Amino acid sequence: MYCCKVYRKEGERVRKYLLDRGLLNREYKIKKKGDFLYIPLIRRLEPILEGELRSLFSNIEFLELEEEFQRRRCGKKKMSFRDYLLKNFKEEIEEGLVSLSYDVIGSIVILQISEKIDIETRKEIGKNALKLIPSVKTVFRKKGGIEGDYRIRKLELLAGVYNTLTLYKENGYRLWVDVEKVYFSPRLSWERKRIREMVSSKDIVVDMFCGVGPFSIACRKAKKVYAIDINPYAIELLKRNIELNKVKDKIVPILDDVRNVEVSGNRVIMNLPKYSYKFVDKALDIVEDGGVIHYYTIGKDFKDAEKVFESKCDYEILGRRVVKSYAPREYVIVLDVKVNKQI
Ligand SMILES: C[S@@+](CC[C@H](N)C(=O)[O-])C[C@H]1O[C@@H](n2cnc3c(N)ncnc32)[C@H](O)[C@@H]1O
Repeated sequence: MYCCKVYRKEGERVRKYLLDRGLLNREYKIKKKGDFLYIPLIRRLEPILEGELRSLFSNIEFLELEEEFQRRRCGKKKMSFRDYLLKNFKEEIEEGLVSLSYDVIGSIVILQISEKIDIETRKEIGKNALKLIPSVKTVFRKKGGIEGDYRIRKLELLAGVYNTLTLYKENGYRLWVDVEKVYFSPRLSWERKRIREMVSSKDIVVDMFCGVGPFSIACRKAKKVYAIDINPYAIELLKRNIELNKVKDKIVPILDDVRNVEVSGNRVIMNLPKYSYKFVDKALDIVEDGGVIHYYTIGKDFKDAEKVFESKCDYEILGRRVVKSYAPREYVIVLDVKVNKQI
C-alpha cells in the first residue's frame, strides 16, 4: 500500500490536508508504529504534490508498505457512497467516466460523471448519493467546464429537490452559495486557512475576484478588505455573507470589473487561476511597495508562473504551493509574490 510516514504529532494536520484534497484512502485505517503514523493514500502522488507535502510537513516520507493495512469497514456499518461506486462502477472509474471525488456544498452534492454514462444510470448514481452521503438534499452532476467571465458551470439535476442556494460552513465562518450563479469551490478551504494565517490586523487586503467572499471573510482579521467582483449575484451573496458573519465594518463590497476600480493595499488576492496572468499589471497598480500578491494560476510547475513577474518588478517569492489538481498533470498553483519595487 502506498502511504506517507509522519511523526505522530503532525498526523492530524497531514490527515486533514490529505482529506481536503481527496488523497486520503479512507477505506483503510492509519497504522501506528512507535513515534510514527503511516497514512494510506489513494494513489502514488506526482512529484509536485510530494514536494508540496515535504515543504509543509517536516520529515514526511513516501513509501510502499508491504504490510497489510486494516480495512476500516466493519460488518454492519452503512456502505459509503465511495464504497457503492467502487462496488458497482469499477471499470467506469478506471476509464475516467465516473469519479470518486465529489464536492459537498451545504446540502448540495456535485458529482463528476461523464455524459457517456446513460441518463438512467446517472440518475441511479444520484439516488444513491442522496441516500449515502449525510445531510444531502440535492444531487447535481457537472455538465461541463467552468466558463465565461463569471467562472460558472452548467449543472444537471440527478436526484432530490431542485435547489441551487445553500449555506456552507468552513474554518469558522458561513457562506451563502448559489452553485449555479456563482463560482465556489470547497476544495480551496485549506488554501483560505493558509491565507488567513498570514493576515495581520494592519493589512489592507484587495480581493480582486472575490465571488461570494470566502477569501475576504477568511481575511476578517485585516484592517480593511476591498472585495471586488464583476458578477452581480456574487456581490449580492457577498453582502448577505458580510451580514451573516458580522464583518460589515471590515469588508467593502464592490460590483465592477476590477480594471475600473481604484484601490490599493498591501495584500492582493488574485483568485482567477485561468486568466490571472491578464491582470498582473492591475495587481501591480494595486499593491503597495513591499506588499504581497497571492497569484493563483494554472501550470505543470512554478517556472512559467514566475516568468510573468520577471520583466515587471523587483520581486521575491515567499511561497509556492499546489492548491488542487486541474487536469491530468496540471494544477492550480499559487505564488506568494512580495513586490519590492516596480520597474
Ligand atoms: C475563480 S472565481 C473565484 C471566486 C472566489 N475568490 C472564490 O474563491 O470562491 C473568479 C471570480 O472572478 C470574477 N471575475 C472575473 N473577471 C473579473 C473582472 N474582470 N473583475 C472582477 N471580477 C471578475 C468572477 O465573477 C468570479 O466570481
